[in-house]
Amino acid sequence: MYRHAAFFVTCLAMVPLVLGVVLVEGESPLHEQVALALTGTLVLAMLMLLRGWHGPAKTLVGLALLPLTLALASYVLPEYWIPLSQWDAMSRGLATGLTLEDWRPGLLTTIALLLLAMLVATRGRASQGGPLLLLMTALLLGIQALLDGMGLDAQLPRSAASPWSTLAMATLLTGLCVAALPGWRAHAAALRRTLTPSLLLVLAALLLWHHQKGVTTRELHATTETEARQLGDRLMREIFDHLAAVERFANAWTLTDTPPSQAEWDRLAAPYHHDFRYLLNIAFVDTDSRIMRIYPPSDSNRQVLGARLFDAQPAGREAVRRALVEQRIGRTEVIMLLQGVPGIIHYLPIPLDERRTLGAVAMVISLPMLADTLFSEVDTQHTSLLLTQGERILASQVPDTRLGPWQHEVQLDISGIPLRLTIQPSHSRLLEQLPRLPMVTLVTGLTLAYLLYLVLHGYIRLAHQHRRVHATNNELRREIRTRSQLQEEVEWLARHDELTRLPNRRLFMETLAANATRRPLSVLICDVDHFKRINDHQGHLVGDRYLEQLGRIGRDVVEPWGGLFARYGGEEFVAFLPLADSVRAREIAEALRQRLLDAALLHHDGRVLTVSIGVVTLTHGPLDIATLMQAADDALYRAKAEGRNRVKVAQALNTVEGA
Ligand SMILES: Nc1nc2c(ncn2[C@@H]2O[C@H](COP(=O)(O)OP(=O)(O)OP(=O)(O)O)[C@@H](O)[C@H]2O)c(=O)[nH]1
Repeated sequence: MYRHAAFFVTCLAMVPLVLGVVLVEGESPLHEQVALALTGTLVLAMLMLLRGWHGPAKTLVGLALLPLTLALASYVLPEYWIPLSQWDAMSRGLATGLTLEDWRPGLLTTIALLLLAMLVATRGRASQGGPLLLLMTALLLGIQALLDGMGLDAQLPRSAASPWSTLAMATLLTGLCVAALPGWRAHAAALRRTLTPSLLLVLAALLLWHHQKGVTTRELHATTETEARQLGDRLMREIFDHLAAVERFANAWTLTDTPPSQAEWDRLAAPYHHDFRYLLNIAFVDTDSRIMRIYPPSDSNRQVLGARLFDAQPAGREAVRRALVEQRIGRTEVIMLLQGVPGIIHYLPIPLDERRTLGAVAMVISLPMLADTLFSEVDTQHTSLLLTQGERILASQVPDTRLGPWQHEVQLDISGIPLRLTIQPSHSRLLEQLPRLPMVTLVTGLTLAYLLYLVLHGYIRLAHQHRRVHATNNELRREIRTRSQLQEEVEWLARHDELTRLPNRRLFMETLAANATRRPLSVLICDVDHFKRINDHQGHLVGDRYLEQLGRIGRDVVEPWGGLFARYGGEEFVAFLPLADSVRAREIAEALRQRLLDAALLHHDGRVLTVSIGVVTLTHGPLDIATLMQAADDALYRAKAEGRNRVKVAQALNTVEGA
């Protein structure tokens, strides 16, 4: 059922994919198409998995992983390892004119697609990090949607994605979730403890990435702003140097009182013109404001020779008058020069004395050439430069590349004329300079979170298994203990009597056999007198109690002599007395009989319970247990026959000492 639901949901991802392709076809940038294609590949792989076609599904995931890995590498590898130009060159290998930024999806989209590929490959198994991968992807897609909503397409590096690819990825994610959910139930306990720290690490990585992104972008902005300001300063300095030079040039002519010849003019003006290439020309203007000499003697310059500036250039009239009449430096606004380009003319008077003037030196600055001179020092392939006065563009240099998200404006004051220099670095230049640290932080943080999940999950499962093994071990140990207790009990029961807890006949016989060489060696056989009556009149329980008591008495009497008191069967008891001769054996038997009398265990009629005992002693010779026991039994028989409650010692046999 889950499988069918997952299949259905995954199929739904096709809708935004198709819409994404159809609706923005033609307009959509290549990287959007790449994102859609990769999502489509993963959707297809997932559908195949759900149909059980594992082989083709894995091949598709592998195909998707290749460009994604490359894209991720391009985000995190430092510029000095693989420069952006190298990535662009590799991209051009795929299609002419293709750059990295053209095809690689945004950072968040790339990571989300990689996580989706991992989810599909692992089928979202909890043991392989499925739940965390799923949450990380959802988080990234959420942030992606948020950034897109805020319209931050101009971010460095690009982070925007089309809503269609984001929606398709989200739908595929839902399909994966539905497919994997039932498998996670078995890991519910481990998941709770695993997900929390891993997710915290993911959040920390995201926060740190965001913070570092802000810092590095601000730093890059400040760097390019400083560069712009430095360029502006250089422009101003250049003008300042130019003015100083012009003054020097003008002063040189104060020593003469005749207008310079063309040859003299050319000779002295040439070095200045060489040093300041933006000088359109250096001219000598006579007191009537006519252009008398001009350097360089180009065609366009020659055409203005003889022109009377008062008439030809009304915009500069005031400046010329100032130099020729007031003997003060005159400077025009930015005016349209006679050569048809905007520029500034400096007029420096050449005074003869306080009242008379020889003429004036006119230094004509072409602003486009001045800007070009400066712009030539800047990498114009990657920077857009614009020199304006108010709304008027004086000079511009715009590269044929995508421009970066910001521009810097520097206000220039060129001898009181306010100009504006606008500098806008290209997108690729900014990308080259942009530190990779935030991206590395994000990728490292997410990787660490994933590893933490795997370690914790493995640890918790191991601990769980360890607990189960431990419990089984304990159970096993208990079982072994019980069994060995039972075994001991069985073994004990095999050699003891359960009622009196005395050794039984078997143990007695074994003991006898074990002490076969000891001499003298005595055996007693005791039989309770008229015991049947006890049972008959007082019941078996009383009979049992009496037997127990006799057992205790027998043990008390026999054991101090190193002997063994055992139950032989029924109401018969035996005693083995090593190293006891017949005298000692009789004494012990008498003591036993007497102790029973003293115990005063009564019959129903008030008579005391007694015992008859047969004694046999072997002093030398080999032990024949049957003969020995028979002799003892005979003695017992005699004791019974002679009236009970007595001790009888066996007759002397060959090997048995008689009484
Ligand atoms: N209560 C109880 N009675 C037992 C046990 N073992 C044997 N007896 C009884 O002991 C009695 C033995 O009786 P008999 O062999 O006739 O001998 P007796 O009554 O002692 O008489 P004499 O031996 O001839 O003095 C029987 O009634 C058995 O049932 C036991 O473990 N508990």
